[in-house]
Amino acid sequence: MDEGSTITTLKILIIGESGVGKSSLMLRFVDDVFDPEQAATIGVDFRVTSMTIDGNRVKLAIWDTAGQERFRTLTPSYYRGAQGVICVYDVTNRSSFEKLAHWMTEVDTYCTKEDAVKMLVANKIDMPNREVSREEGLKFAKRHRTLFIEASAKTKEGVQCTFEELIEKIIQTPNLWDNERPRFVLGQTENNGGGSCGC
Ligand SMILES: Nc1nc2c(ncn2[C@@H]2O[C@H](COP(=O)(O)OP(=O)(O)OP(=O)(O)O)[C@@H](O)[C@H]2O)c(=O)[nH]1
Repeated sequence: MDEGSTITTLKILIIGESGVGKSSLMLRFVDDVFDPEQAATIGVDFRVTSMTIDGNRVKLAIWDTAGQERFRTLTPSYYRGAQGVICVYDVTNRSSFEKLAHWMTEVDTYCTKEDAVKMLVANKIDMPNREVSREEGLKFAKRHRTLFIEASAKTKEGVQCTFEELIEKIIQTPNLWDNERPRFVLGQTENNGGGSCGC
């Protein structure tokens, strides 16, 4: 099937405390792999992939940042130009949830695109020792006007949806991306009720 040419390249940033599963989510999404002994990220990791949303092909540059403070000296440059920010916490680690306000402040401070779309991801829902309920996550997301999803990089649950919902919202915000191509029509696929990812 001809999926047409790429309409834009989007910069997506993944942030959150160390060990919450940022790299694991990115690697599950890009390579469909999971490493139970995933090494901590040093500085920043970077992957390019592409996906088709509503019949439109977009290229994604995914920046996986290190959660450890000592690697975050280049923080402002990570945020520059990002159209989407995925903020991750670990549902089995309450302190990673309590640090979310700090991460939101960072987003507000350093994001250069005012309308950048934020997605809150509650990761590791496959684990039994949960310390943060879904309701708490939802409440935080509402208060900070972010999208919200519960996920597991291990079992794949919610991972595809995380990226699909985020990219769909970005595409629906034309201010955010290069719209030099006026012939591009939003939602050009038919019969899919406006392109919901079915999450
Ligand atoms: N059970 C379970 N373990 C996970 C999940 N996601 C990540 N992990 C594990 O949690 C640990 C940390 O994962 P990383 O992906 O390295 O976390 P990170 O947020 O990138 O960490 P930094 O690079 O230090 O910022 C690894 O041992 C992963 O295998 C998940 O959904 N379920």
